Amino acid sequence: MKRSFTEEMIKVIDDRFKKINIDVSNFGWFSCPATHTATEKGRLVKDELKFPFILKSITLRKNSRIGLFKKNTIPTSQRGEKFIQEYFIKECDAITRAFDEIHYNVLDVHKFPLLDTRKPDFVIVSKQDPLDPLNVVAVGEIRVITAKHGMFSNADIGHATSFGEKLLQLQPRRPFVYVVLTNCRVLMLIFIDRSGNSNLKYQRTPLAKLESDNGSAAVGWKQFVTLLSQDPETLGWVPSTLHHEDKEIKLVRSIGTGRTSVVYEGMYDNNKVAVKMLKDTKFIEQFRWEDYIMEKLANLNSQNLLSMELSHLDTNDDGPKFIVLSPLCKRFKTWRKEDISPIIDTLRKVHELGFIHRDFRKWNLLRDQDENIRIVDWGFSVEVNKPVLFAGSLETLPNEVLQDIIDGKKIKYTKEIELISMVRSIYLMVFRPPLERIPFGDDDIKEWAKVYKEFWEGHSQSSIWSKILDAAKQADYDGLKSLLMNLFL
Ligand SMILES: Nc1ncnc2c1ncn2[C@@H]1O[C@H](COP(=O)(O)OP(=O)(O)OP(=O)(O)O)[C@@H](O)[C@H]1O
Repeated sequence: MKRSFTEEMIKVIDDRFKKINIDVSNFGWFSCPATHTATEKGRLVKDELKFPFILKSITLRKNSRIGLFKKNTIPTSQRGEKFIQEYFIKECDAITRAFDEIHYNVLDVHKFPLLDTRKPDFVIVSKQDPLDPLNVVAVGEIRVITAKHGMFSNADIGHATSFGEKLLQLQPRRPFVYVVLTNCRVLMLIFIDRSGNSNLKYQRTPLAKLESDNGSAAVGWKQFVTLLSQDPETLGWVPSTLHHEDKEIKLVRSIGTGRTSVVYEGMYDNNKVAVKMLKDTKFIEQFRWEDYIMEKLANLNSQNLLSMELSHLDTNDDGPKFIVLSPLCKRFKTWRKEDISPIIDTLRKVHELGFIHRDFRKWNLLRDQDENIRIVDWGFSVEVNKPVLFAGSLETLPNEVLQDIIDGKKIKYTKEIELISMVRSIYLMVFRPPLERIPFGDDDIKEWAKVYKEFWEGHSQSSIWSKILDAAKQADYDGLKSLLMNLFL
């Protein structure tokens, strides 16, 4: 195992500036036996990567603190990752302030799920850009190295890599991403390259020393500063635009993530739109179905549905698959009396057209700029009365249907079922009773159907809710409208 370190040469150019010459020909590094690491996609990160940039000379102002990661200032691993994390960000602040060549901030994001549901410890974002997944240039993770391993464990490398994989998913046009894995004493760069739609190639650099023993910069530090001195495109970032035939859609920021898609605010034809981008090609059929249904629903010319501006779902091309919807809406927060009529009328027209939404719930209702309510996400919709397996919203189904799910039977989605689901979701939104939600990834639908059946056996039993449910059971759209509107009097 090679363990030599090269000292950097710091020359004082004049009394105002220092110049750090980074000597690439004689860099020191740790190297470790290759370890096989499984990432989120179950791939191995074992191929070695030579540090990909030429270490360059960097000028810095005299007396400025440059965040050298001095050995005796780094919190020990016994103090825990939290302190190491805080220390890392402080040193990065000093680095990004000290060097004119660096146009990034290194931001601590470990407390919130910036990348969909994932929380990397830090991200590298251009100084002028707001914090948004679309603007993340590189990601990083801080992990403690245990004496047992003497190296980042396979789990650590896999964990860090998964953030890079997620970033590639959220920035669908970028070709590659770098992930920094560090414990403040050493660092590793993980490179994830996308050569096809889901074909990722992984490489990692040998561990390089980041900490400084004697006030001079270590090789890993030079690498880190060099990385931060690259322009965003060199680090794999690309401006977020999508193309379909001769049309261009600019992605502005991410606004939501669903099970199958990431949704962005976009600009298309000088209008604000929502761009719904497929997370994985395994969901393509659901997207195609939504595309098909949206085309059908366009005939209704409804103020309470979205319009499909265009769709790009060609699996022969490697690029992102997406649909562009308008208008761009805001979140739906509370029910208003004037929402009842348009919602019921829209459902009636959709039912007459021969379809059931099947996923009627708060999250699939939005409000447009004119305060119209819009029913979105038609990916789970089905033809009326067609027996199918359960999908979509479970917690608001009628008790008999929940029983069918418990018994493993197919469900014939009728308009009555949809109206009961609507009533129950209004009930949940209005009263907000404590009701457990199915944790993401829990497929034990039968068990959850039992939980919800039991819940409804004890709720919405008052005479007014019984009347409302009766109207839904009889598909009495008009009766339902007036009963629900009376709730707001
Ligand atoms: N037109 C729009 N304007 C603003 N935000 C939107 C728009 N369309 C969708 N969104 C946002 O994106 C989120 C996800 O959208 P949608 O439900 O269509 O995706 P999905 O992947 O099919 O979700 P799931 O299958 O989990 O229900 C919505 O909850 C909403 O926050």
